Amino acid sequence: MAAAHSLLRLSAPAPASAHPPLGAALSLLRLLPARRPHRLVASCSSALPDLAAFPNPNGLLVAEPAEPVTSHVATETELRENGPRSTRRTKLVCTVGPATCGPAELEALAVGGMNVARLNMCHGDRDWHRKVIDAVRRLNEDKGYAIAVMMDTEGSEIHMGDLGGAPAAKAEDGEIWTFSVRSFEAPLPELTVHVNYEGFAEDVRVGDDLLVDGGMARFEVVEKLGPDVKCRCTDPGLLLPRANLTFWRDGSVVREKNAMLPTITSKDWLDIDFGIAEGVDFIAVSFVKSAEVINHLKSYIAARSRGSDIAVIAKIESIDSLTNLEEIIRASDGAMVARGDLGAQIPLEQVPSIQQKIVKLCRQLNKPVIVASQLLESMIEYPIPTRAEVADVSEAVHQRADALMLSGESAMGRYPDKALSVLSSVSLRIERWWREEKHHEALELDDVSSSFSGKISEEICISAAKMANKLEVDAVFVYTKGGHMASLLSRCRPDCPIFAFTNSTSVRRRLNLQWGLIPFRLTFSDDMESNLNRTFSLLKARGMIKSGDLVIALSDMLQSIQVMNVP
Ligand SMILES: Nc1ncnc2c1ncn2[C@@H]1O[C@H](COP(=O)(O)OP(=O)(O)OP(=O)(O)O)[C@@H](O)[C@H]1O
Ligand SMILES: CC(=O)C(=O)O
Ligand SMILES: [K+]
Ligand SMILES: [Mg+2]
Repeated sequence: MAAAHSLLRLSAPAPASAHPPLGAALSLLRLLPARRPHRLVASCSSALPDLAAFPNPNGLLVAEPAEPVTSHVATETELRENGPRSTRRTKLVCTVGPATCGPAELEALAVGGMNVARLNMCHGDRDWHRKVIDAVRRLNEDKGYAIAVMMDTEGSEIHMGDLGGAPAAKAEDGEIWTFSVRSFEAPLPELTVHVNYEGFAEDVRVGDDLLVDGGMARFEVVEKLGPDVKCRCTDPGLLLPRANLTFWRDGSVVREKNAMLPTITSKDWLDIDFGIAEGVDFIAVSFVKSAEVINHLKSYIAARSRGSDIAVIAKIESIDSLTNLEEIIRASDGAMVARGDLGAQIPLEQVPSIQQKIVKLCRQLNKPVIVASQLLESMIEYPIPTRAEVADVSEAVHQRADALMLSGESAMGRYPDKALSVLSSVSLRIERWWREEKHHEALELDDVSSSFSGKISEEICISAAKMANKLEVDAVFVYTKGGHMASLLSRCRPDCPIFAFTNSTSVRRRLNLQWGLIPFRLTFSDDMESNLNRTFSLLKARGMIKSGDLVIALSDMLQSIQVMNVP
């Protein structure tokens, strides 16, 4: 029986030593790739603004050369794979687009702390996406990063066509535009847009409001003529290619036959095959409406890609998903609060409370959650964010979301690196504030596990997190084969870094999305003593821990907790 193996061992701990900021800074600097010193200085000071208070006589932070690792080749390979780390707990997802798809731009995002690169299959062809995936993999292999790749499906909500190649069209107040399900040869007739959804002309009624991109432009339906719907512009604005369309009646979005649109289209299935073949780490499913589609995709992936383990993330952005929220999240490996489309399907003022509810529910159910869209929207054009944007980012960090996501800011904005550095520095600042105020008392967490041994793991993690906070330990070490124990620990949001060791490269990359985890791939044995000694010397060699540090170690093989000082 599993309980027989449970073990609580407390070796007499020395008082926990506080991290001197400079020591922490130098430790972090040692982790960065040694080959690009000038770049590192800049990125480090932006990622850790508080460290800038400790300049050398030249006014710059200087990284000490990495300590040589005295171990055999396999360990060195593992070390290279493990890459540079920061102690930021909140993870960062960047959408890659034309502004960031080049190797140098991608590397700048990696240096800036990107944990996951997101590819939006609404844009670009497969060749383009393949090149980006290759470039990310090269960064991981050559430079020691552990960036995961997330593919985001297109889905099939109603949207406009591509404007016959025009970059945008301006709709003026009072103009009568034709929204038509007919296809046109380019150039389109004047004041005409194509709509992708066949049932559109049947579903709308005269008097409905038609919103482009959630209200960037607004029309009123004035007449229906077969496949054509005539609309008067009531809020002038810019129409962008493939802009999303919603129609509203009596204050709510209308879901008629379009509620039957497939969540995963035939094009999405081809993209998913492509994602499986390319070995992406996450597939984010757009406009999820029910748990069934998630289960269906998960069994498809399991049948297609034996061995490799792609996580399925449910994007919560459809009004239909809100009625099945818990079921959807339970079926998924994580969720995204996709506020862009969500805000076009429900009144905007409802988005913040729904965000909070989803973040909390995900934590209850032990699923990672990403808060996405418009976090720093103004930085698409400007080098600094608005104060309101900073407050929004702070709120998401405060809610203890696992990850924050950049969209247009990194895909096509003018300041992708600056936007990423704002996410990073705001996260660090809010997390520190939280620590100083000792806000880390645990949320009352309900059981997630149904099995007895699962419950034991859960209790071990809750106890370990409590001890970590009370004893102010320097780090928690968790040895976990499938990653589950690491995620249970992350769920408790303990007040210290969590070093997670797993045998599997794909588990390691997946853990990258979860709050506070610093995942390593390491071939470990059932002998905890030897695992501990190996990982201690590994991390000491990289300056991530030092002799005397107080740490807690957990293992899902022994289901044990140990408290000790690093020798
Ligand atoms: N691969 C790409 N190629 C060209 N442009 C891109 C690409 N990816 C993103 N973009 C641009 O960045 C903008 C924002 O990107 P993002 O992918 O986050 O869009 P979104 O509309 O928020 O997401 P979704 O389509 O999933 O709702 C897009 O509207 C598009 O203009
Ligand atoms: C990210 C996304 O799909 C949205 O916010 O709509
Ligand atoms: K998408
Ligand atoms: Mg969306």
